Amino acid sequence: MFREIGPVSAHPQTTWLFESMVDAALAVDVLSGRILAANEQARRLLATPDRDLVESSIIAIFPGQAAALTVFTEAVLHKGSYWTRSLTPLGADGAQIHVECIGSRLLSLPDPSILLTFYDLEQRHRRDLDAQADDHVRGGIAEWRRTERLFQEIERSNQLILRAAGEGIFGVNAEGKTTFVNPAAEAMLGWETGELIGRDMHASVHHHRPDGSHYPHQQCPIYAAFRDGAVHHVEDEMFFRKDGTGFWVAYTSTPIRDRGRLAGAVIIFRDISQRHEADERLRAALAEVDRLRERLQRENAYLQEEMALERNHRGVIGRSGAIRKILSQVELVAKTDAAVLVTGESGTGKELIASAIHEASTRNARPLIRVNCAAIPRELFESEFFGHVRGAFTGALRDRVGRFELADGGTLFLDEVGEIPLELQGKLLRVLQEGQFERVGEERTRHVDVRIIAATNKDLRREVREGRFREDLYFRLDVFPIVSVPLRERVEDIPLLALHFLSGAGRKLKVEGLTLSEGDVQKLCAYDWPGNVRELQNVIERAAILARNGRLFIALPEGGRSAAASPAPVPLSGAILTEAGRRERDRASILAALASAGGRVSGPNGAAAILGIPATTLASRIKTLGISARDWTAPAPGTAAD
Ligand SMILES: Nc1ncnc2c1ncn2[C@@H]1O[C@H](COP(=O)(O)OP(=O)(O)OP(=O)(O)O)[C@@H](O)[C@H]1O
Repeated sequence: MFREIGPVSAHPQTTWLFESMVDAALAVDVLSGRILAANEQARRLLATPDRDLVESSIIAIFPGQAAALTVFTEAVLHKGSYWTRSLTPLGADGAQIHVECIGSRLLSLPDPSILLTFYDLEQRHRRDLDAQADDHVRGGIAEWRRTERLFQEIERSNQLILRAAGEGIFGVNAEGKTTFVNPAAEAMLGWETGELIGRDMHASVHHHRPDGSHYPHQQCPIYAAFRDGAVHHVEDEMFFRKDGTGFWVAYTSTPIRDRGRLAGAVIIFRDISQRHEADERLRAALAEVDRLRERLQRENAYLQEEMALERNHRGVIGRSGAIRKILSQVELVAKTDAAVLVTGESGTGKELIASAIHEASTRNARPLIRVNCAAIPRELFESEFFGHVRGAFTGALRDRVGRFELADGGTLFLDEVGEIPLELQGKLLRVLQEGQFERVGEERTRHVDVRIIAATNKDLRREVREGRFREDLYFRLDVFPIVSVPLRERVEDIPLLALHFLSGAGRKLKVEGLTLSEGDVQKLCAYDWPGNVRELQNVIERAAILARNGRLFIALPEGGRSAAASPAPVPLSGAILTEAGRRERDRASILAALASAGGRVSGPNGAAAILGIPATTLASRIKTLGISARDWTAPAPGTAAD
């Protein structure tokens, strides 16, 4: 088959038909393999400048495919027509062409011959794609137009509402593109309607979350409305204006259906920035209230604790080392009947200590009688202490019971004991030694069982040395000495004392809810207090009187503590001290301690104990600072600073 062939002419009647075929076609003589005719399409598809199709061999078009071509031709002759995609002719550009090759037997010719038609598969594929694209474009535009019409209808029929609504309203189609925007939305978003129409709504106004993280549109509840068909209501998200600033919104995204198909959504939103801010403020206020409540609870617990402490300490407030020491001394001595001598500056709590001892003693069911020795006229001392009978002296119109008798079974507190006239001190000594006395103007000796607590702000040793106080009486009284510590040496007690005085002031003034702020406490602690606790009490009482809405008005006396309040000021404020200043302060403090301890350095009531340092340390400081006994006072024999 396909032997060499000579030239033939095309059949003249079929030429026009053959030429006007859409696909490339060749007429081939099967026996010679000669191409008898080729139409215009075939020439375009297969001819090359140096290859004339007609009269050339078909094998030249299918190089290397002779066997396949023979099989195919046999099939065409046998079946009348046949097709294959396995033959790939050589195209005009020299490349193999993917074609569908259809063969049909040509009965009109004398020799067995076939018509080969080639469908260019690649071209067909391109046409398919174009056709699909055309369909898509035609359908898409129609779809878009319908959706557009739908949203235009919504916009038109609701024009009045859209214009009047305070809420922002806009529509999006199923691709998330904005379809209409009402004036309120324009105003809130800062975008013109024209700028938004057709733009991706999410990317324009909803691109970030309030925390600044990117908001992918797959997660956007607005778009979810036309994906799941549900109404989405969101309370606390942000929309962004054209200038990039964000504002809090609450919005509802409602899906729009067109003939059952989800066509988009209408979004109605409100600017809730103000509400959000108010909520935030409320939240912050509530958190503050919680914080304050917790603090109050803590303070209350603290106050309860302090009040318990106060009860245990029988009215002596404080947790400083000095107060703790005093309280342990009180507990210790209260169990005995020993005479106690309380020394210390005025207003440092000497009477309080006396009353604490009495309260803690077994005598507490009997009275604590106080005698202020400084307030009794000299001539009335005896009568005041021991009583008198009617007519004992001018003006003694009836019998009078003396303080010793009143205190029988209880405690007699001799305040300002250093003021007792020398001539009476012997009689006092007698009653202390023997428990016996006589009323003025009476012979009868009376017996009493009285515990004596004396107090003084004088240096009794000096009084003794200078002959103003009997030494034997002094030793009688000073069985158990307690030193009351000035306020300046126990700054840490100031907050508790202030609270204590404040609650007292509140009760007195019948005012409730007076509170001490942290700032008040800091102010009070920073002040350079003198020794007298009454000054603190006065400041607090004044502050309570001037208080407004429970807030105190703390007015501290100007110029710090008065120089008269203490012989040896010890600065406690946090001021910067020079080295010289520090030495001066140390010196003053040691002198004060020595004065208060009557020159004793060591021992429980010695200056070292008052200062809270070892006696050896104090001794070495005294030496370094060149302090001599003369600097604070002339020392009593045997008790001088060592
Ligand atoms: N540790 C304390 N706790 C509670 N209140 C105190 C304390 N120290 C002093 N005060 C108060 O200070 C005021 C003076 O105290 P007190 O009268 O006891 O001092 P004093 O040394 O006896 O004074 P004076 O030498 O003037 O007689 C009182 O109101 C007292 O309650």
